[in-house]
Amino acid sequence: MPPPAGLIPWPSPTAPAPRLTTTTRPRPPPRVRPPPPPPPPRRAPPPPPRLKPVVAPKPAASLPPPPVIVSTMDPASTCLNCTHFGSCSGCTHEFDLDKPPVLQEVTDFFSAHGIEDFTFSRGRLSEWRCRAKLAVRGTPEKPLIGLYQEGTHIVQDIPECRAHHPSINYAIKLLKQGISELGVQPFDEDAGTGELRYVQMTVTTYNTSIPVAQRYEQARVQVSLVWNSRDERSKNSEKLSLLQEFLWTNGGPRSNLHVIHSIWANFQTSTSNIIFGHKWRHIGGEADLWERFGGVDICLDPYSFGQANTLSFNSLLHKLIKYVPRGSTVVDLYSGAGVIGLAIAASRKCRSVRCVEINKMLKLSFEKSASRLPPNLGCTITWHNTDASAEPIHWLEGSSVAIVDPPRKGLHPSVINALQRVALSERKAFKAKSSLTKVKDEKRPWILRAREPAVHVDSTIMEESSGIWPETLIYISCGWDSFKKDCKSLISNEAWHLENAHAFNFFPGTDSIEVLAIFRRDSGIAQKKTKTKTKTKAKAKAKTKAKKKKAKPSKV
Ligand SMILES: C[S@@+](CC[C@H](N)C(=O)[O-])C[C@H]1O[C@@H](n2cnc3c(N)ncnc32)[C@H](O)[C@@H]1O
Repeated sequence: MPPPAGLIPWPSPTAPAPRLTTTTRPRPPPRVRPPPPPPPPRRAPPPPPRLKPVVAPKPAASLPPPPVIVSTMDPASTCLNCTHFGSCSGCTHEFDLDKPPVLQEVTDFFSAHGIEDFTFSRGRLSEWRCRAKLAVRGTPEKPLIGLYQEGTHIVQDIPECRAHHPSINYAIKLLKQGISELGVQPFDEDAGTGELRYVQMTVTTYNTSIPVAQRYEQARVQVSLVWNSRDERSKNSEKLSLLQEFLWTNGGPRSNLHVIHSIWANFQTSTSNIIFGHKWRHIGGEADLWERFGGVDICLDPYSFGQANTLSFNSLLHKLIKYVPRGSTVVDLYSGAGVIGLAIAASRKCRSVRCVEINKMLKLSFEKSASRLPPNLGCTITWHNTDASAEPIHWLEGSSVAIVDPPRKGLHPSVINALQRVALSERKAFKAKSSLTKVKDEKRPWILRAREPAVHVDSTIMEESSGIWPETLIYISCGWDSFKKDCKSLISNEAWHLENAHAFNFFPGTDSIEVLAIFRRDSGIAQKKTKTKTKTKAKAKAKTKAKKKKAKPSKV
């Protein structure tokens, strides 16, 4: 999923390797904050400040108290109709949001490749963004919360953004009010000073107490405040505590409008343009954020990769599952917290699913989601924390279906190479070579460990997997240019055949598109069958020829 345009400093979902090698694991703090420390004895050093407000602020009098957030958007309109267009870098076009400019090229591309069933899902055109990372700048009196203006580090304030879910816009309003009332200092990039650097807003529509039809409209927001300090013991953390209290008082369950699902703090002091630091603390509301994807309950921590357009992602998942043959053994490369793998496992179509993901912080999310899978699925599901590009052949072996959902830059050359070679006749030789991979040359111990699953669910005994190689390749792409390149490599030498393709309007207002492409290769059996068929056909032809010859006496 691409980051919001203009926000260059967002770390890519592919967290850089050095950050992953740290030994710090996210330890969600207790859901209930500890009681305040007992008063210190006389002359004892003062205790470090805690994330506990000294005085709980009163509900803000000036906030309008709407019982529900009412959308002003016309769902049939294909126009952006946004006052920020032109200054905000989030959207690149204003009209025909149902047809991103790149769509024509995508359609032509698949048509040229003989795809007859190509479809495009336009999805919801406004209020679709359920995850936003926004910079906080300006002054306490006039905070600016939004995206950078194109090519600059000037933050464009975007109240009432047309792409944001309305609950995000409401939470931003609340946050601004808190900043002003409490005198929170927005971050100053040049000086490295200030308190609040960024905010991440993640929507959850998971609310089983209301009818399904109302869940999207009445969604709540997990607010992650990126605080400019080392941790909760730093001297400005009292302000953070007050801001948390403000948000909870005015947006929590006892407020007029319960929009805030939870509040997290992330501590970041780096001068680099990486948004998040390593330390995360849950400081209010529910610790776990759940969402339903592909009919499965998925737990997403604030540091998990998360899809921005949850409605369109669900449409893609439903389509994807249809392409997984019954009885498959699946490998889900670039799996994130395992959303796709878990949804496929729950479809009862597979015997096994292996998820492979480089970001070790996502393990906890996977574990929590896996714990909610229905019992007796007859499927073994494992999650492996490793670099998919390091030994791709190991992951392809034993899988009849390979799913790849790489970051925007596309597949690693080693993954393409392995997929090509698996599909060609040299795979036997390749297999022999791969099993001889020199373990002792590997400098990254976590790569080796990953062969053993980090998480293993279900007790189904895995069948002997050797000799099974992917015959179906499901490619999910958020980068059109890299997809075209990868597609060309995969179908060269007829290693793979492109059979189906669908596109989804994941980012209306931008020129990005999400693609679901299905490639197949002829299995050995299929190849044999084809060969036998050809032989039989040739024999039949020869027979007919001979008969004709007999029937038609040749001229003397
Ligand atoms: C586009 S996201 C897809 C995540 C997941 N399929 C989902 O929908 O939630 C790409 C994922 O690939 C992971 N990733 C990036 N490079 C990787 C690598 N070399 N090996 C394994 N995973 C990688 C990222 O951390 C990220 O979670």
